This record gives sequence, C-alpha cells and structure tokens, in this order.
Amino acid sequence: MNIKLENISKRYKSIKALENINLSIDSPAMIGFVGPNGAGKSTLMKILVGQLLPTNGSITIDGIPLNKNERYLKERLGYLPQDFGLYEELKVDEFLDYIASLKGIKKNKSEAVDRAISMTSLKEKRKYKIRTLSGGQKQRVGIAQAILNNPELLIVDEPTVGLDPEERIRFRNLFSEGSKDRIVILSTHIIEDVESICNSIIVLNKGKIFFVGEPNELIKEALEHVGTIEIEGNEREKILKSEVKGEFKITSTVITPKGTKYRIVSEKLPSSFDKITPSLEDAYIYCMLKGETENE
Ligand SMILES: Nc1ncnc2c1ncn2[C@@H]1O[C@H](COP(=O)(O)OP(=O)(O)OP(=O)(O)O)[C@@H](O)[C@H]1O
Repeated sequence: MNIKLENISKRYKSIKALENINLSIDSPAMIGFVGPNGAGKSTLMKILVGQLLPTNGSITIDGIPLNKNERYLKERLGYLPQDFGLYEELKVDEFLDYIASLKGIKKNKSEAVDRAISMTSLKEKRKYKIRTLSGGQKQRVGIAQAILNNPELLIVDEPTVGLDPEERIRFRNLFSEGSKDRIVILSTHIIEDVESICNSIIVLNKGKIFFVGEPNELIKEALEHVGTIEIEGNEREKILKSEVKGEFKITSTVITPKGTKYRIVSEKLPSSFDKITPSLEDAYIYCMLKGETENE
C-alpha cells in the first residue's frame, strides 16, 4: 500500500491546524507521529481515515484519490480514535461482533472476532461486560475492533495513554508484530513508545512537519547539541542562562552533593559543557527548538 499526501492544509475557521503537509508512506512501515498538544496529529489522522476533509491538498491511496474511492480505504483500514466510545453494556464479544457487522464482515465473522480477541489477549474477558473492564482492557477492546478486518493500514491515536508499563509493552509488541506486512501509524506523546517500535518518526508542530525519517537520523541531527554541566552555589539557573547564549531547553535536572547537574539541548553548546550522546527524547526536543527558531 502507498499513501500520498500532497500539500494538505486544514483550517478550523481562523486556526491553521495543518499547513502544506507532504508525505509518502509505503508498507510495511511502523510510524510514530509525535508532537506537542495541538500540533495537528489527530487532525492529520482524521484526514487520513477520511473522517475530515482537508481545506486544501490531495490524498491518494495506491494511486486512487481518497475522495473518489473511500470504500477502497474503508475495506483496508483499522482506526482507533482518541475518544473512542465503547458500548459499556455489551459483552466484549458481543461488541466486536456488532462492529464486525458494521464493517461489513460477513464471511468468517466469528473467526475474525476470535482472532481479534486472541491477538489482544482478551480471551478471559470475552464474556464480561465492557463496563467491568479496566482502562487498559478497554483500550485493548478498542484495538481489537480496529484489527477485526486484518487491516492493511492501522491508525491508532494515543493508544498507550493511561496504561501501566506492562500494558504499554504489550501494546507495543502487538503493533510491531502487526507492522511486518502493513502500515501502522501511531500517534503518541510518549517518545519511549516510538523508540522501541517505530522505524520511522514524523515530528509535527504547529501544523507543520518538522522531521520525517528514522529515529537514529533524528538523533544524528542532535549530535553536538546535547550536554551536561554541574553548577555549584546559588543562582544556578541564572548562571546557566549566562553560560548558554541563545535558546536552550533543560531536559533533566539532578541535585548532586555539589550542586545541580543540568542536561541541556541547545543550538550552540558552550565548551564548558560535557557533550553527550543524545537520547531520542533529547533529539525530539532539539528538533522542536530548531524548528521553532526556523519558523519564527
Ligand atoms: N473541531 C475543531 N474545531 C476547531 N479547532 C480545532 C478542532 N479540532 C482541532 N482544533 C484545533 O486544531 C489544532 C490541532 O488540533 P489536533 O487535535 O489535531 O492536535 P493534536 O496534535 O492531536 O493534539 P493532542 O496531542 O492534544 O491530541 C489545535 O489548535 C486545536 O485546538
């Protein structure tokens, strides 16, 4: 499958939610959409699934314009939106059976439901009403409905929010295993999720793409821009500001026996800092810092 977005823009009255987005995605791919609140991630996902129309631009799926053949996409799509409503009074399998009917799955419907239940480890809960499930289990039901039709394109909006570490790992494994032969797009605030499973990362901010590529390419861009310094005595933040000329972000502050150790990301790292290898989170912060300066 290939998805191509050309010059996609979206305005909500005076708000520019997306500006000139150009992207081409080929399967297989496991893509992480990252960006701060309001960056445009959900808007872009809604446009990709045909739920919202862009103000400008075009989308093609396998060369077919999306607005000309939504059915082609719907048959191949699994989507878990951020605010997914579950029918709390239905049992897990009843709910999935109902969604399978809505998706037009006629042949092998019960096999599709069993498969989705098994892939999301919900076997023990299949006869429980949804309202009795924990937050993580409900999220799993959300994923189960998205994968019912074994989609070639799976789009999930912040699926790991509010999950405990074990549940998050379970989700990550589920997505990365599923991404071997399809496109999985995951929107998240959690850089760790991207680091552990995504082979491609798209950084969005203020409706624009700041970066598209592999996580290690993002890290490469931040080399020479991340460092630590230990400052003793009072007025440490003031000293820090005078040491670094220009914009910088503190990515960690650790109190030490001598004073405070700061980890900072900056365009111009002074020689007084010990340069260190950036983490993906540092690299993301550097990308935002650089992008904001360039877009000022
Ligand atoms: N229905 C709407 N009407 C008006 N403005 C909207 C609407 N939906 C989104 N916006 C605005 O568009 C911008 C992008 O929002 P969007 O929800 O796409 O961001 P996001 O990156 O998904 O944010 P978050 O991480 O908080 O979910 C924001 O400024 C938001 O306020």
